[in-house]
Amino acid sequence: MAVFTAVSLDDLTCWIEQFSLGKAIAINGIASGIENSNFFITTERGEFVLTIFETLSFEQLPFYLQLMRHLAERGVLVPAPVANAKGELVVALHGKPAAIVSKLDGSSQMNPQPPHCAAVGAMVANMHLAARDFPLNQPNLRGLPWWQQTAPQVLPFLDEARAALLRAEIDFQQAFAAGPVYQQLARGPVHADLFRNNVMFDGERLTGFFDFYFAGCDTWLFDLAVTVNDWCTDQASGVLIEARVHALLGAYHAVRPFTDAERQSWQAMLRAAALRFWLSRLYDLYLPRTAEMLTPHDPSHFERILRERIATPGLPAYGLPA
Ligand SMILES: Nc1ncnc2c1ncn2[C@@H]1O[C@H](COP(=O)(O)OP(=O)(O)O)[C@@H](O)[C@H]1O
Ligand SMILES: N[C@@H](CCOP(=O)(O)O)C(=O)O
Repeated sequence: MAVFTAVSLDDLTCWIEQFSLGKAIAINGIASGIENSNFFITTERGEFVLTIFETLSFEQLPFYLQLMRHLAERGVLVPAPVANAKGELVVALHGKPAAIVSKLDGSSQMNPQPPHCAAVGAMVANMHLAARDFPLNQPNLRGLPWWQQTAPQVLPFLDEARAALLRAEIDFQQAFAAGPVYQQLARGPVHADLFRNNVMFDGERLTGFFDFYFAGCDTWLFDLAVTVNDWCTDQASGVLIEARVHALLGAYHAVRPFTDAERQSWQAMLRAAALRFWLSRLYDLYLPRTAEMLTPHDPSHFERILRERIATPGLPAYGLPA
């Protein structure tokens, strides 16, 4: 993660007294990630992750932290939030909201094979089902309204070919979201950013999903499309890797079968998921925030994926299981 807000061991020493975690021993900024300021912290009680939220407000944060708690209580492998002595999960640090969660074991699998994809597909299905009775409601803040609001801000930076693609895809997605099939899609709390770097593995054993700070209520299919676009894509060409897609979707389907509306929507949703990250990467590149240790993500990767998903309509091999 980039570090936008610096925290010293001295800062941490006072602040951490409100948690039952013992004395602070060490704090190290985490360089990967782009949204929040993250630190590995060591206390007398073990290792944890401290996040300072750079854009999310105190009002928005209970959704994410309570969702993680809700999922953890139902057996989904996610970090457990740590409450302070008053039972609060979100506490101010340097004037910004901050939270501590447990540190997951394992490491990211950046070259996943079908067994990793299958483990992810099954855990996503379990997560969707486990979140059905989650009582809080917050929209996906990177959904269609955000795309409509953000596209005009990045359009001036794009050449004509890219600008035309962006305009056309926003129009396509508006029509898709307004159509009758879209309205039939199952919805609920979704992770919405389940990239390889947000999942931990120990060998082929999945040890957890983390980074829920783009979560929100949206279609389950959108969550899967985001996941497939990252886990199952050849990084050089943007083409989907059939064996990975089948493993991921097959494992999801075995836990929670797909509906006809979802089969009909799959290609449009892969496009929606590609658009969402093309747009956010364009925004972060052209309208960056000040940060230490920030490495912007390459927008052209998702432009390539979007063009590829548009050009490869409904290949049965890439579709959802029957
Ligand atoms: N609960 C956790 N357990 C273990 N490592 C974590 C945890 N949360 C974050 N990390 C580490 O911190 C890095 C950045 O976190 P991430 O949430 O992706 O940042 P950002 O919110 O900026 O995208 C991850 O790649 C991972 O290595
Ligand atoms: N996954 C997104 C950006 C969010 O970064 P993350 O480190 O929180 O996953 C992207 O790749 O653009």
